[in-house]
Amino acid sequence: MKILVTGKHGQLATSLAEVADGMPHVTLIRAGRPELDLADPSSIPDAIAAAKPDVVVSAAAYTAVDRAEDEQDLAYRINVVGAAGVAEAATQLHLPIIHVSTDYVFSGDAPDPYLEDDEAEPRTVYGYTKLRGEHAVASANPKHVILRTSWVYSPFGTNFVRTMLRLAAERRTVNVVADQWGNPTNALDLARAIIHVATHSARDRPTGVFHVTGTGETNWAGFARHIFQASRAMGGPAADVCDITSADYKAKARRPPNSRLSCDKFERTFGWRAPAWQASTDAVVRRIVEADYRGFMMQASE
Ligand SMILES: NC(=O)C1=CN([C@@H]2O[C@H](COP(=O)(O)OP(=O)(O)OC[C@H]3O[C@@H](n4cnc5c(N)ncnc54)[C@H](OP(=O)(O)O)[C@@H]3O)[C@@H](O)[C@H]2O)C=CC1
Ligand SMILES: Cc1cn([C@H]2C[C@H](O)[C@@H](COP(=O)(O)OP(=O)(O)O[C@H]3O[C@@H](C)C(=O)[C@@H](O)[C@H]3O)O2)c(=O)[nH]c1=O
Ligand SMILES: [Mg+2]
Repeated sequence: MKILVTGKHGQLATSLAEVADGMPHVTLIRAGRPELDLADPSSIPDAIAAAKPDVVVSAAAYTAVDRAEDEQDLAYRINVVGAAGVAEAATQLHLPIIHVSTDYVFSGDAPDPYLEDDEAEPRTVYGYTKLRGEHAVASANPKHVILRTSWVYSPFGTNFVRTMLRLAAERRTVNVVADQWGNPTNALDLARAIIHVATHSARDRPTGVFHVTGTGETNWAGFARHIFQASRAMGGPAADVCDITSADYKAKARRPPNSRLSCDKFERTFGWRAPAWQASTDAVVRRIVEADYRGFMMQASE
């Protein structure tokens, strides 16, 4: 099975490459800039056709949530027009598409974990463009699986876990919002879920929208505390967490207070569930500490 993923160095593209590397029956091809540029849809069809994949995973996106508020046109071109271009190119080649979307399509004002059919009401440019991207992908390609995920972290790229460890190496206390709740998701777990879907028998592969995240919930402050607890136990950097509110943090884009996604439909349909978020966080913290904070580990053992 040959899987093409859009994007080269993103968290998810990198995680897919690592997971596929350990699977003899799966070959992963990363297609990204300059050959495939979502901001230049004319580049998309040839880049996909040249790889001759069996399935297309649409992972590349404009993901800078605050910056998107000032770069609406670019976010729209990448997350809507670009995503549509990938889905259309796949359709032309009779290929199914697995498209990745976000919890930020919801307002976060509902009290319970969101179900796939709950009304999406994005409050940010990023969330709005991702929702329009979902619609564009679904109408361009009947063989679509749209996977909404959330709070993605990994040993790679820019993410909350790496940011927290960097801050802890510089200071004693970190202020973190405690009024946004969600499901942290290890990109390596998400990569395993995507390959599970991709390798599902093509004849009866379900279509539609599904939620797939790490198992269990927390808020960002609780997530930070867990990261530091794990890191401290490994001799890595740790800080005290001071709970703050979203209003104190003063971000440009308003995040959903409730980002929690129910993954029951995905589990029922595909028979797959992610590990508990705490165990996955520990595994990722260990990799980051061993790769980037060896000095800390040595100081701790002196
Ligand atoms: N990060 C998160 O917390 C969450 C992410 N998601 C969704 O998951 C998917 C993967 O996210 P993640 O891996 O974390 O994102 P990253 O920000 O780590 O990576 C973004 C990827 O998109 C690629 N990209 C951006 N612009 C273009 C462009 N014009 N043409 C081609 N490729 C482009 C980047 O390319 P390059 O390799 O060249 O840098 C990179 O590979 C996205 O669709 C995102 O919306 C959903 C929920 C949470
Ligand atoms: C760095 C930092 C962040 N925060 C807050 C800001 C924010 O509310 C929360 C998480 O910070 P981030 O910058 O990771 O947030 P953000 O970029 O909004 O993360 C989102 O990215 C997109 C792509 C998604 O699709 C979402 O699922 C979600 O993961 O923590 C603090 O309170 N203190 C800090 O020191
Ligand atoms: Mg392989």
